[in-house]
Amino acid sequence: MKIIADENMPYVDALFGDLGEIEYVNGRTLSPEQVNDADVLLVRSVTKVNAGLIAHAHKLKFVGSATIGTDHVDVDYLASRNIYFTNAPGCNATAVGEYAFIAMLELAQRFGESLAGKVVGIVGAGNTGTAAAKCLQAYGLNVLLCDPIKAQQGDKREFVSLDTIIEQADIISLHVPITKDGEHKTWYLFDEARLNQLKPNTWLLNCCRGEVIDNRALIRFKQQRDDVKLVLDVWEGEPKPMAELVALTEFATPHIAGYSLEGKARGTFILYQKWCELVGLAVDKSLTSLLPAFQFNQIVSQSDLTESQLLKLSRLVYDLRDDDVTFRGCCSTAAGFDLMRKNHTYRREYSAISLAPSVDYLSDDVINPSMLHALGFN
Ligand SMILES: NC(=O)c1ccc[n+]([C@@H]2O[C@H](COP(=O)([O-])OP(=O)(O)OC[C@H]3O[C@@H](n4cnc5c(N)ncnc54)[C@H](O)[C@@H]3O)[C@@H](O)[C@H]2O)c1
Ligand SMILES: O=C(O)[C@H](O)[C@H](O)COP(=O)(O)O
Repeated sequence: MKIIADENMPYVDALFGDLGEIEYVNGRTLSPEQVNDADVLLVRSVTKVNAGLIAHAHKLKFVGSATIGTDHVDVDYLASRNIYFTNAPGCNATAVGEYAFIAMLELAQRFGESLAGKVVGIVGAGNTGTAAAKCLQAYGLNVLLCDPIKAQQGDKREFVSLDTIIEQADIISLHVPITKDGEHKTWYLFDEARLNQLKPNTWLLNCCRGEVIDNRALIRFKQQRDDVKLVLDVWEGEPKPMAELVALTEFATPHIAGYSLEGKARGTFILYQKWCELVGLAVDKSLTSLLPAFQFNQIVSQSDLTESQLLKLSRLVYDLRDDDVTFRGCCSTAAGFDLMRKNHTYRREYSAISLAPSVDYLSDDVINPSMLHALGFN
């Protein structure tokens, strides 16, 4: 069996190695000739899987994308060819949630403000939005959720409108898929008019898809509104973001909000599970056995942790400042953008660190170990 896999997908050897012959490819430049004799195709978000790529791949029976988003895949075409398709829902949700939370801590520190006490609006309350909300609520923040689709589906959480978020939230974090049609389409959800409604000093974070914000309008807006602070992980026109926009952000990264080691491993593991299910094989490998121990695997937490200490602790798993600096040095070319993603040193999630048993659980200080557990520390 021939397995074609994106070279930037870890653990393919460990999980698929005994199932067939694996050929690693550059996902962005993958050509039809390279997939013609494939039985299994494992991709990430940079590969457009459509008739143009796989029309002549007559043996192809499985396409797996180790991502949450599916906008790069023509799922109708795959269905018409009877090719099984799966993505990896939720695989990197914790990574995105922690990225957003840590970015907010970084912004607070940079501007001498306190994150505690701010109201945060989450737009899109699915896997990544919920993961961000979990961190924010663990820290005691007031979180507003906007997700009209979930509300219509009967989700019991309390939802507000996007207008309410814009009026009331100090921070807005975007977590929607990119959709071009329908009542709730997200393409340019934040267009010029909506950007102009942002209240003074809003922090706006986008770690879903670049085109959820009209990037040209965002440049014009930000040039007039320096009070608004931006954290952007995703860009219109990736892998070539608009240089002017990068310069106007507080933190900028090349679509790596989901790049924790755990998130990447989960992505490949979900594809492995789905393949086993499809062909009736037993799942004989485990996710935890793939992950190495973390260098700071156990910490003793002080009960009087301040917000700036919480940020320092968070930087053990992810120092956003490093990625921001590296990105500004390489984002002027598409090759630089992709190379940074390829060489990204996987960060860890809070769960990689466990709290030593000596912590004082009875402390009633504002930030305490039970808050750290709720954030995701073990
Ligand atoms: N930057 C990254 O590395 C990264 C990582 C993972 C996912 N993503 C992107 O983030 C998106 C969201 O991921 P997820 O796992 O949370 O997906 P999800 O499907 O679990 O949740 C998305 C939520 O958005 C809601 N939604 C759709 N349209 C909306 C609208 N107009 N207003 C408000 N809510 C709306 C949906 O109802 C759903 O609950 C993915 O589709 C992907 O494009 C980016
Ligand atoms: O949709 C997703 O899951 C993310 O956008 C994904 O993490 C992007 O990373 P890539 O697949 O391009 O490596």
